[in-house]
Amino acid sequence: MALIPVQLAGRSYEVRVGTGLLYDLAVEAKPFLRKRYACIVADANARRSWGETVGRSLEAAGIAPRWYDVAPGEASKSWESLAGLTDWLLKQNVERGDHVFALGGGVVGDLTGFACAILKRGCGFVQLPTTLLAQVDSSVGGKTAINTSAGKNLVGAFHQPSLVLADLDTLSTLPSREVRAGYAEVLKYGVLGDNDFFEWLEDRAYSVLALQRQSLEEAVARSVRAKARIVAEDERETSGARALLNLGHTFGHALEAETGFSDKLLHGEAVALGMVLAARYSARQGLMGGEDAERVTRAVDAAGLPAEISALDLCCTGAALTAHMLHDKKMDAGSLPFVLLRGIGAAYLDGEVNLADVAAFLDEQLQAH
Ligand SMILES: NC(=O)c1ccc[n+]([C@@H]2O[C@H](COP(=O)([O-])OP(=O)(O)OC[C@H]3O[C@@H](n4cnc5c(N)ncnc54)[C@H](O)[C@@H]3O)[C@@H](O)[C@H]2O)c1
Ligand SMILES: O=C(O)C(=O)C[C@@H](O)[C@H](O)[C@H](O)COP(=O)(O)O
Ligand SMILES: [Zn+2]
Repeated sequence: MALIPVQLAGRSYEVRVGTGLLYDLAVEAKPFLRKRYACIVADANARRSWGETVGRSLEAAGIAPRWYDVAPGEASKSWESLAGLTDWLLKQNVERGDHVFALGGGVVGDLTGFACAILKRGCGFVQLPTTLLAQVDSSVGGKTAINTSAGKNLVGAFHQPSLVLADLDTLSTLPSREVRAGYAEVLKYGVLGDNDFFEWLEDRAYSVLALQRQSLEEAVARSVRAKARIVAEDERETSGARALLNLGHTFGHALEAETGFSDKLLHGEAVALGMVLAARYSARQGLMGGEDAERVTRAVDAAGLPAEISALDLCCTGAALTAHMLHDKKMDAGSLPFVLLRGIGAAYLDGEVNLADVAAFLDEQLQAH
């Protein structure tokens, strides 16, 4: 098992990456189980596969699980779901010193984390991520949010979990499309700041995607270490360091908005395509060689992730996509900094990008191939 600390003044916590963690939940999370019952907010699919394991562990320790099911899918990151969940948590008499458990992917983690940030002005929560994406990214770092009609993650809070248990066993029931989507955020850590990790992934994409135990554990642990380091340096995204985790997301969130936050394009798929676009735009600006952009494209394509925007059959213009970007949380005094690349492993935040030029680039990409 890998034990990875997220070091934050007064609020440090541990991310445990390994197997059998849900089986031993009552032991692993003992300090956060102080009542005879525990509230578990669960993605309905995650509960179907892993609810019994969780329930048995708690019951054996004399703790009754109280379940709240969340409908699978991005639509659950909504005001309606937030209202339903907070009402339910209040009915369970959750106190500030209690911990709520979030079992599922990024949707349940983001929703539950936000509910816990505002419940009685803040109660504790523990992340039990059951998707690859949630294990390598969303369960760590304390960004919580819901979507609004204006766009992605626009209402939320920074609220750190007290513990993250990334049980690799849970990935055995995850559909392969979701494994690939999670892999996009793994690849992101290599592209943004770690050329060695990128090369390691070029060699091992197949075994990670096949969930081969050793490669999987190494990929998850290296990803979490990368994220923990950045979050410790810039928890609230104020210095520019954390903004690098947004690589591919300015394009990706616009694509998610354009496809209606639907199954047509999962978050990880949008990020994969967004990374390709960021790499190609960087090459077009002369920031890095075209061959590096090609390597990013090949790594995305080899993982079975979308690498061509033209293949999405979007009926929109580049300007329509850049219009979505005006809601990006990185907007600063009317301009939008972009995460661009000076090479693989060398991302930086560029405040000089011209949105009209990005729109023209996107028009080229929409028509290419
Ligand atoms: N807070 C952050 O830092 C952060 C980081 C990255 C992504 N996100 C957010 O995370 C969300 C995407 O998360 P996701 O990719 O985990 O999607 P998700 O939560 O929608 O889960 C993906 C699918 O897998 C199913 N599922 C979950 N666990 C399962 C299991 N073990 N077995 C079988 N099925 C299972 C779910 O029902 C769902 O259909 C997006 O909303 C994104 O914005 C947040
Ligand atoms: O943790 C971060 O910081 C990230 O940017 C991680 C991203 O993968 C994640 O999708 C995040 O929610 C996007 O951040 P946002 O601030 O653009 O909503
Ligand atoms: Zn993301």
